[in-house]
Amino acid sequence: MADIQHAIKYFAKYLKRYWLALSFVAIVTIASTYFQVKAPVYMGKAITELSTYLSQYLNPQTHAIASKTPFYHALEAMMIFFTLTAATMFISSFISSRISSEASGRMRIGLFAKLQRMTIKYFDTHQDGEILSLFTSDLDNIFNAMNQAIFQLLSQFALFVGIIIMMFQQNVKLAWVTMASTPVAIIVAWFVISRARKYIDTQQDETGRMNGYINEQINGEKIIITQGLQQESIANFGPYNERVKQATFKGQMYSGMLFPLMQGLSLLNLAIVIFFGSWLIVHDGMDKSVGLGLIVVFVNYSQQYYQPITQITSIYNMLQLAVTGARRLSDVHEQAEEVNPESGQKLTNLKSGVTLENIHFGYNDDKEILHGVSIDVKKGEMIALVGPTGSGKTTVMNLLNRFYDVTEGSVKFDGIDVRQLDLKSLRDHVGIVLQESVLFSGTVADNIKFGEPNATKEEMIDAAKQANIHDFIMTLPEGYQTKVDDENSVFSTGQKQLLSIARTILTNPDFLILDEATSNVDTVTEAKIQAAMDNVIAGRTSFVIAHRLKTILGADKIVVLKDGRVIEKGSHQELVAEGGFYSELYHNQMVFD
Ligand SMILES: Nc1ncnc2c1ncn2[C@@H]1O[C@H](COP(=O)(O)OP(=O)(O)OP(=O)(O)O)[C@@H](O)[C@H]1O
Repeated sequence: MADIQHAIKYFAKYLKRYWLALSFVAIVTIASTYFQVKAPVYMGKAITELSTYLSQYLNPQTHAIASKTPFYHALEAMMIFFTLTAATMFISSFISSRISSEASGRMRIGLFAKLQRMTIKYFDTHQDGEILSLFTSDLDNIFNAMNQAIFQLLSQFALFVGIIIMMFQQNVKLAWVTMASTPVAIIVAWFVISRARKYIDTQQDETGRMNGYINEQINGEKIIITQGLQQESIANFGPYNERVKQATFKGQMYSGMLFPLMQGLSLLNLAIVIFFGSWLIVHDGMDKSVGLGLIVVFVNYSQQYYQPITQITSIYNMLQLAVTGARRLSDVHEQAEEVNPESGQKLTNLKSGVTLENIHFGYNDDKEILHGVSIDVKKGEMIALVGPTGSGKTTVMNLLNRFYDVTEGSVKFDGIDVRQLDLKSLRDHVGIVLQESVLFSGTVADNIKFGEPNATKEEMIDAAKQANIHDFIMTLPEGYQTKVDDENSVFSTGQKQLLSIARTILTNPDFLILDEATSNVDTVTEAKIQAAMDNVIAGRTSFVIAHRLKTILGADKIVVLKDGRVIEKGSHQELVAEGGFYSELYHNQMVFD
């Protein structure tokens, strides 16, 4: 029920601007239904007139007055009504397709824009595939429902009511006969559809599990190959595939049963209607011509009568998928957004520095990660943050750029709390080089100029040179115009980071955060990264998360973090002389290096 409320609110939000067009569709649909249910009346009339004409024509006494004109009139009216039915159906289907593609386009933009306003927490707690499926399966389901199901629901319901009214207008007894089998039809349709739905749900679940397995195996392909586990991987895939196959077969079997079953019931109904109609002519003293016409009318109605029942039950599934999709999308729209203070202070240039004052923070309420961390970064200084894995280094970085808000304490730029700073001006002055560098689809040049699209070619090349990646780019067949994306990259991990450093250099940030990624690269690239980092750091206030201690020997201050607490602070020499945790860490690393 809550799902339906969410879905209604969501649809109302996006469809209300089309109320005029939607009202027009409703009116045209009702008109179309009227033409559709009225046409058989003229068909019956044509038969009655034809029958009257034939009996007059074949009777010598009335032969002279026999006229085909009334028959032709009825035929004309029937053709007009059929044509009007087709024309109005086309108009309403055209307009509703237009509305649904416009509305789903707006929904797509709304969702994309919402994601851009979302907090990092949302992306940290949701998988890429899950987010992507909002755009693919959920929006597709909503579009299908708007395009077909909602229009169908309206037109089929109107048709159902229209046929019943017309049948009672034409002949009450035959109307009751035609409708007598309705409960059987509804029960049969409902039974078949609910069985089909059950297996279609199972099929979706099983497909989800199978995809999860495929995803995991593809991600772990290198390990599978190195361990020679390909056969085991195939063998384990078998049961997943088998379950999908079984559920697909059963789902398709039941949904495939619906139409033949309803067709059978409709034919049975037809036979009953014809039988009872002829009984009325013989036993109820009905005029033969009128009776024949009436039988034709009811043959038509009884054929049409089952159509809404079949259609409405079969689109139920489509509607349910759309309701679930709308609920999932409205959940996304209800998620918290990044809080940008109204008339927040603008950061112009960093004047004194950045401070972290007694920071407490946890990603969840039940677990605190940082317990009172204080760090002072003076303008122009390079501060290095070191510590064992899981000690909270990345977490500190997340707070510096206001990806998350602290629970207690404050992060200040020039003495101003980041929560009072205009977010854009904060981010404009902070440059980040992440451990994992991302390439966007486009050329190498597009990637370097990503944060500064108006930079000149010279500025771009200068940034690439400072980042030690220019020479490599020049070896590519199309140089800076080489096409890349994250999947199809000509760059190694280390080179990607160099490119990312070039991108940051070009934005010329006041304050730099570097999450060092030297752990997985060869020594030549490591040296290049080191030189590039030295270039980007020069003359800037910077904060480096270091994994390799030899990269931070020249830091103005090294802060050692352990279990979310600062345990040591000082220059390299001071810390080594202290003989504490850092000193031990340093000597251990030197042994391995
Ligand atoms: N998005 C998150 N949600 C919940 N907990 C998180 C999240 N990110 C990190 N943590 C937890 O916070 C703690 C500190 O993690 P953090 O990534 O800051 O450590 P780190 O010092 O950067 O580690 P590493 O050197 O391995 O990168 C860890 O216990 C981790 O499990």
